[in-house]
Amino acid sequence: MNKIEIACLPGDGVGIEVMASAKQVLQKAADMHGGVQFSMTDFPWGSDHYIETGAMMPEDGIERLKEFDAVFLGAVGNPAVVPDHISLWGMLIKIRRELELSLNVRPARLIKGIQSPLRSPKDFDLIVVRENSEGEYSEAGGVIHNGQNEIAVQNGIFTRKATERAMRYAFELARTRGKKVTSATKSNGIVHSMPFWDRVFQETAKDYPDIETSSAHIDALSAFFVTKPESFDVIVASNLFGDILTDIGSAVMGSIGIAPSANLNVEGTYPSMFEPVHGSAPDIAGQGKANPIGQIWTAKMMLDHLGYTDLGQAILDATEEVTESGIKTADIQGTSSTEEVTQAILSTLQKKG
Ligand SMILES: NC(=O)c1ccc[n+]([C@@H]2O[C@H](COP(=O)([O-])OP(=O)(O)OC[C@H]3O[C@@H](n4cnc5c(N)ncnc54)[C@H](O)[C@@H]3O)[C@@H](O)[C@H]2O)c1
Ligand SMILES: O=C(O)C[C@@H](O)C(=O)O
Ligand SMILES: [K+]
Ligand SMILES: [Mn+2]
Repeated sequence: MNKIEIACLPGDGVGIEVMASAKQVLQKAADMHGGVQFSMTDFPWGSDHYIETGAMMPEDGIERLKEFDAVFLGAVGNPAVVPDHISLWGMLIKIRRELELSLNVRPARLIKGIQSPLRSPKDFDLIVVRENSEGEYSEAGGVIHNGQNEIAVQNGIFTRKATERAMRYAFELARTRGKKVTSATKSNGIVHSMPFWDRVFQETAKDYPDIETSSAHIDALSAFFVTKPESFDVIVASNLFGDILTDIGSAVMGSIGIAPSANLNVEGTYPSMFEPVHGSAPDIAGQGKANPIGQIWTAKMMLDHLGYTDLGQAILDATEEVTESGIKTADIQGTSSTEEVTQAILSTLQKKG
């Protein structure tokens, strides 16, 4: 029996609800397999922990996470009680930085039974590789002076190492898929970092003559995600551009509640972290309405990473069977609860197993 140690961080809001669903699905997948055991340890870190202790996670939190094979996270944030920059930098971004999760890989594709808001969507299947360690998300800067003299400085940080790392990953990924990489740029307006980004892209592309390349400014690219998502294969983007593009990608699929993501430690030095694209959704938290598919699809990405691709595929197939049958939450035009969707996925898996 192979034992996989998973650290579960439900976090806040709907994160807690969808985590409970995905854990049941993982358990069912292990039962079906017979040769693997997922040992899931819960850490109740997040905004409540902040209220109680003044920190989103304990001081030794990162060290404890390093002991696991993977980290599985729901969502972080409760803006009614903790400012968003405190909660995100105190947990989600802290984990991304300290576990060196330098890439954030976020697929978007048409799912059976889920209606895209596009009138006649073609069969799109794309993956955004989001640089996850620097860029526009930087602590370099500060706020000085007061009142009318107040000044905020926010520096973007773009290193050759991290830029090239994201691009190489995108090229290697494209080799296994549609052999196209699009670079998200804004070199017409952002005058230092983005021409640098373009230069590194052109230089890196030389090592991948078999891959078709293009660059598009982020404004136009955002529009193309809506008007022709089927034209994309792999997109490589800076931290902020990738963040925005992946919400658009999930919207084009039908809901932000279904999109998954993998925060990867490419060197393998620390565990990778898996979390849905969506946040804690305070507007629907506690009502049993949250779509669990983003978290469940994220579990599939985690299983793929751990080498259990057959189990991952079984989970996604069962999920699509359920959406096709019409058992869906309200965000994707259904009337079912989180629990009903979860139970339907579990019984579909059971039938398959
Ligand atoms: N990775 C993360 O942990 C993460 C990601 C995004 C936002 N956040 C945080 O979450 C909080 C809320 O942020 P926001 O409102 O900008 O984004 P959000 O993703 O939480 O919500 C945006 C919209 O999508 C809906 N939605 C999200 N997840 C859903 C699901 N599973 N099922 C159905 N509908 C869903 C919400 O109801 C809301 O209308 C903030 O504190 C923010 O900082 C965290
Ligand atoms: O990275 C962020 O800004 C947090 C959240 O919006 C995300 O996409 O994970
Ligand atoms: K999340
Ligand atoms: Mn986001």
